[in-house]
Amino acid sequence: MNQSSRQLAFTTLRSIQKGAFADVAVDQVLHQSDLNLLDRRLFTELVYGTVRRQRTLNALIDQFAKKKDQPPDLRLILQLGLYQLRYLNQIPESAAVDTSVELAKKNKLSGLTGVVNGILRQYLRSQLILHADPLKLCDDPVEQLGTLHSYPDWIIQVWLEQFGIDDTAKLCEWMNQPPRIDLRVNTLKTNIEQVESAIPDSQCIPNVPNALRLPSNAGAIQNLPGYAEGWWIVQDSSAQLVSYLVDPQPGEIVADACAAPGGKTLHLAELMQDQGTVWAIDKTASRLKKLQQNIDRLGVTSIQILTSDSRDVPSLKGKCDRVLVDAPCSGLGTLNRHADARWRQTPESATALAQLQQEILTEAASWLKPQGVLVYSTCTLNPLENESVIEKFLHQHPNWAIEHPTHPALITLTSQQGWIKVLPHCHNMDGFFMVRLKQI
Ligand SMILES: C[S@@+](CC[C@H](N)C(=O)[O-])C[C@H]1O[C@@H](n2cnc3c(N)ncnc32)[C@H](O)[C@@H]1O
Repeated sequence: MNQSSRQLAFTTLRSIQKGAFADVAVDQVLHQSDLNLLDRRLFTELVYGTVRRQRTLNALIDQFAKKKDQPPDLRLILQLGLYQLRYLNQIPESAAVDTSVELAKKNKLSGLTGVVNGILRQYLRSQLILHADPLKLCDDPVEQLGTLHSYPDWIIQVWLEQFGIDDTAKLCEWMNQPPRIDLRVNTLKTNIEQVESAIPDSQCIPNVPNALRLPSNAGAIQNLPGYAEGWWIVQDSSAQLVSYLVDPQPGEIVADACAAPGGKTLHLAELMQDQGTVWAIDKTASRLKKLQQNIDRLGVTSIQILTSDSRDVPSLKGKCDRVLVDAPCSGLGTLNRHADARWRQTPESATALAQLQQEILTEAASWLKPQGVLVYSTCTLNPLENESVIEKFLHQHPNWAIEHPTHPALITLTSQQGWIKVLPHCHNMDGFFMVRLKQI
C-alpha cells in the first residue's frame, strides 16, 4: 500500500465513523501498509488524536464555518487539519493547511478546497489576533470542560460530582495524554533488579513492588529484553495493586471471576508461588486465548481456565479461599488507552454494566468458604459501578463487611470507608476502584 499517512488517517477515521473500533482499525492499517516509522507514528497520532479531540474540533468547526451541516468527509478533513494546527507543534502550519486542501482534492471534494483553506486559516488568524485560544466557551462548567477537553457531558458530570472543577480539569487533561506503559516483573523467573538493568531507562514505581515504567521511546514490547523469556508482563501499576488486596497464599484455591486477558490471574498465581489453584473464569473465549499465551510465556502451572458466564458456575460453590471480581466496566479510569472509549460508553451502558456487576459479585460470593475473602475491582471512576454496587451488596448481605487492607502498598490509598480509589491525576496511574469484603 503506497499512501500518505494523512490519506490513510482520513480513510481510517471514515471507518471508525461507521462503527469500527479505533485500535482495531489502526492496527489493521499498520499491518497492511508500507509506511516508514515516522509516518506510522504520524498516522497513529492523527487517528487517535482526532478521535479523542473530536468534540473540541467540532466546536471549532461550528464556530468558524458558515454552514453547520458539512458533508461528513469535509468535516473529517477539517478535524484532521485543525488537530494538527492545535495539538501537533512539530507540524508547520502551512503543511497542515496545504495537506488538508490536498486531501479534499483527492477525495472528491475539489469544489470545497476553498472552505478547507478558509476555515483553517481563519483559525490561525484568530489565534494571532487574540493572542489566545480562539475556542469560545460557555459559562456552564459541564459544557465548558466537555468542550475544552473533549469529553461527553455525562462523564464530566460524573467526575464533577466526585472531584469538583479543578480536579476534574486535571483528570481530563491526564486522560488526554499518551498512555504510560508499566511492566510487572515475574518473580517466578527473575527479579526487578535484573529487569531494570536489562531495559534501558525503565524506572521503578514508588510503593508498587516489582513494577517498572517504560520510557516513552521503548518501542515494540515484543522486542524488549526478557519478553520471550517471560520475565515480565505489561500491566498498569494500579491494576497490580488489586492482587495485593486479594493477598492470596500458597496452596489456596482462588477464583478470578472475570479473568481475561489474565494480568491479575497471573499475578495471583505468582503471589502464591505457583502453588495451589487459580481458577480463571471468563465468558469470552478469544480473550482467554491471550491468557493461555501469557501462561505459556510466563511459565505458570497453577492456573485452570474455565470458559463460562460467572453467574452460572455451580461447581465452585463453597470451594474457594479467595475470589476476585475484576468486573467488566465503563473503563472511565483508562480512557487514555482507548481513544474512542469516551464516545462509546453512555449513561445507559454504565447502568446496564452496574446491573451485571451486581449479579456477578453476588454469584461469586457464593463460591467462597465461610471465612473467604472477596475482592471487587473496576477500572472505572463512576460511583454507580463502584461504591453503589458495594453498598447494595452489603445491604443485601448484612453478614458481609468491608475489610481494610494491610498491605503496605495500599494503606495510604485507602479511604475512610475502606475502599481504594486510584486517581490518575493524583497517583499517575490508571484510575481504579477496589475493595475487600469478608463475612462477619
Ligand atoms: C475488566 S476485564 C478483566 C480484566 C482481567 N481481570 C485482567 O486483569 O486482565 C472484564 C472481563 O469480564 C469478562 N466478562 C464480562 N461478562 C462476564 C460474565 N458474565 N462472566 C464472566 N466474565 C465476564 C469480559 O470478557 C472481560 O474479559
